[in-house]
Amino acid sequence: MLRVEHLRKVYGAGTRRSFEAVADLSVTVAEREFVSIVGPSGAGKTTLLKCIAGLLPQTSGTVYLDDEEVVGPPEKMALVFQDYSRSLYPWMTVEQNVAFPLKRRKLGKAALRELIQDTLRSVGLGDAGAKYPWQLSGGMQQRVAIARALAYQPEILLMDEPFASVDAQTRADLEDLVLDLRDRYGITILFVTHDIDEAVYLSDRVVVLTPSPTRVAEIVDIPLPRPRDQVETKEQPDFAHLRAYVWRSIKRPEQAASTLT
Ligand SMILES: Nc1ncnc2c1ncn2[C@@H]1O[C@H](COP(=O)(O)OP(=O)(O)OP(=O)(O)O)[C@@H](O)[C@H]1O
Repeated sequence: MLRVEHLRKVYGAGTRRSFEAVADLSVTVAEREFVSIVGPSGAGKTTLLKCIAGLLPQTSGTVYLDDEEVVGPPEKMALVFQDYSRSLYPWMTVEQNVAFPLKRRKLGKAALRELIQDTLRSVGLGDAGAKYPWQLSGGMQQRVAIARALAYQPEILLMDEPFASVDAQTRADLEDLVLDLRDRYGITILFVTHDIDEAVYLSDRVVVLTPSPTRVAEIVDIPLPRPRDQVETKEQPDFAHLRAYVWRSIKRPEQAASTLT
């Protein structure tokens, strides 16, 4: 379980140019839960995710992963960012990219090969291991980034706008891929997105953030049945209702509360 308690982040704290990005934010994510974070542009979503990932020191507050305080990038956590072109190493093949974070794991050669092959197959790239990232489409490169995170066998996956740079069809395919992988590997996912439809479609709960300095405006339960389907789920009146509710909660938080029945 992930617990964020009273997290506050001030950039340049103690200087004249200090800027409070995260005010006082607490949230928990249960094991195997899919939680999305949405909020106005510039609210502080990426800042929050980086603090949770142990990549950026918070000013105050604490992050716990399975009751252990996060003070640097935890072993049990993997990350996928929006910019796959910068997160993959162009001089390495797909296989080498996926293998890179596993170096410290000290797996035998055969076990490593098998893990890489299995993971690439699970994202539909079983034949692409010898290719270089620049020989692949954007959607395929993002699949490699997902495979690399999965091969690491994380308990929790943090994803920051992972599908923002791909076309709509590829995005839908990748959303379904992530849902499928979550079920198969039993991973907990914390997912930052600008896209309200995406947040509602994927999540068990959606955390709506206020404008900067951010805090939690509201947490919305998404009780839509699973497995979800891009057409059937989005056709349901409950889906439309929830997406409108989350939209209002971001734009006009004071009006949202009166519309959820
Ligand atoms: N290194 C930094 N130094 C100072 N201020 C920063 C720094 N990084 C981000 N900020 C500021 O903190 C605020 C939150 O930024 P952040 O990128 O976390 O927001 P976001 O919600 O992820 O944005 P977006 O919706 O545009 O992706 C913004 O006002 C931003 O300008």
